Amino acid sequence: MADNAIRDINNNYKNLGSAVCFCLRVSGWARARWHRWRVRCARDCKRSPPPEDAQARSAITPRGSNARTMLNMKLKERLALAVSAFLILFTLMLIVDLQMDYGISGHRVPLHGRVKIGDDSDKGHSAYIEFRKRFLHRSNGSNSSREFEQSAPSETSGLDAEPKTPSPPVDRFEDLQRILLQQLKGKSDDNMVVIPPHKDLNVLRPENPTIGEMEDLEPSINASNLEKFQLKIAQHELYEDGEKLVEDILKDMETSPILHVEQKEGGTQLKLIIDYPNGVQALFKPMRFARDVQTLPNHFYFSDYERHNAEIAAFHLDRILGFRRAMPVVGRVLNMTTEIYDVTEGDILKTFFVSPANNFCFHGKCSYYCDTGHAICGNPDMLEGSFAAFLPSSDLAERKVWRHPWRRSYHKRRKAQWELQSDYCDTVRTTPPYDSGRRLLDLMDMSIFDFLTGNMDRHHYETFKMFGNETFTLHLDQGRAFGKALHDELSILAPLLQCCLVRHTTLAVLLKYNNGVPLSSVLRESMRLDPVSPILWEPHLAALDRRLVIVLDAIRKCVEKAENPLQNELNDIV
Ligand SMILES: Nc1ncnc2c1ncn2[C@@H]1O[C@H](COP(=O)(O)OP(=O)(O)OP(=O)(O)O)[C@@H](O)[C@H]1O
Ligand SMILES: [Mn+2]
Repeated sequence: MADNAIRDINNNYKNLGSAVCFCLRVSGWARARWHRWRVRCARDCKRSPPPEDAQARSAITPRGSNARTMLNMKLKERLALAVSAFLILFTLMLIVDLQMDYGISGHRVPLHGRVKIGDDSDKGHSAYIEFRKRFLHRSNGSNSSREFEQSAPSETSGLDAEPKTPSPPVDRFEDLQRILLQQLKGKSDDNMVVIPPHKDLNVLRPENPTIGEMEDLEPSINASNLEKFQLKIAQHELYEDGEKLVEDILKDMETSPILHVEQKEGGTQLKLIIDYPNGVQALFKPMRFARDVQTLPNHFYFSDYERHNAEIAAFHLDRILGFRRAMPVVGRVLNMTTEIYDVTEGDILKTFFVSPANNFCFHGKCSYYCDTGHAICGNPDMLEGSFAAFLPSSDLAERKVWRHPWRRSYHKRRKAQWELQSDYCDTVRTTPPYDSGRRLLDLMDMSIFDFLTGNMDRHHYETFKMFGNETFTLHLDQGRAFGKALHDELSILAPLLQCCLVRHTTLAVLLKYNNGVPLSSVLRESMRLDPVSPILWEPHLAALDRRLVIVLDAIRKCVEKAENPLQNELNDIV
């Protein structure tokens, strides 16, 4: 997916490349003209015949000769030279601009400014700015993550962190609970922030056909569990609450023999397609390092490694939040010799080697981290990874890829539009398919989901074409989630904070975990039976409970703003 992002960046450079080529061609043309002129001039130039000792003198006084040459040039040639010089200079300025963001080609962005969402001059219109200020102000004092930060070593600290029973919630968000209660009684229907169930297509589901029904297909007698699962994928969710096939698929991917392995084309980091008997397939992401290794401090979201355990944890989280928009994922340990090397072929085989520590390694071929220095190594030849159940093939159910409106810039110095424009949501919510139906609410869910997991890598999202626009957004690719347990990346919540919109049902689930059995405990329990459990480093689980409160706080802020816009405008100004 990041491929597209990187392709966008590459395109910028390609455009620049063509500009440079154009300049070079123009200056090449001017040079050719210049050369032809010199030849002609040497032959029959009447206006200023060269003196006999011209050659000798030109070596001694090049400046004088140049000046004379310039005088001798026709107006057309001089013009051509000037134009090519200008084009070269302009190209150089463009290069500097792209590299340094001096602002010639677009917005002027401070070179080393702090990341700021929305313009400050737009006071009173952006819940985001205000919330962020408040949040930062408070976190200076007693943010629980700070204590962790001090007590936890920066990179690795083993998996010895004990599960902690979180203290009962300080804030039960009774104001938000009241809104939900009112809506269940048919009141508070016109709430600007919380969308009641009877206005939510994900709840109403006037139609909810499955892929099997749309394609008029029934699973055959000896169909695999995955095939049955795929035919049951519906317009509004991947699988029903309590669907037994999910457990069956997880078991199959964990225990079935691996028949064949090949590297998946596309994508930035190495992934393998695993073939099991009966046509079942899975997408494999390898383990690169221990659970408690955090995103390197100097790595951007787009150069972070993918984490196999993030894929597993995100599937469980998506399920317990009631979204059911992520394919089932399970962990498994492979024997690299018999379950990868022996059952693959092609170029990937040439990338296998034995490391100095006598571990079996390979790096495959891809655009990021596929070299000896970033190889994937077994221990000594056992390799852990995540196995995601394969989506239906495009023959059965084609997918549409959408550019995420709140996509990041994927550039180390540039900002995206949503980071510069505080009323960005007004633009999005008036643009199809975000102007009606469920889509914008789905992006709000995704923003909450990604904020909880710390996933900043949401550049595109996908839907099933056959269901049109009124269908759920798939939660695909969580490889870059769970990278920083001690940091809460508020900008991931920008969609929610800029639109101030949330489903009643989503808010209800968040409140349930805030006021009842904590999210961390439910997730830990859900992941307990995975073959490579424990899946998450404890501080990541603690982060979920902490971030949940931040989301609820953000929703509260939105409600307050919507209920009392005038008062809030005054507060902003004071
Ligand atoms: N479970 C799956 N089954 C089939 N195809 C999948 C599955 N998950 C993802 N894909 C497809 O594979 C592509 C790459 O997957 P994914 O985004 O997880 O890998 P990635 O290496 O993180 O990609 P990128 O680096 O481009 O973000 C996706 O665009 C998606 O279309
Ligand atoms: Mn990715």
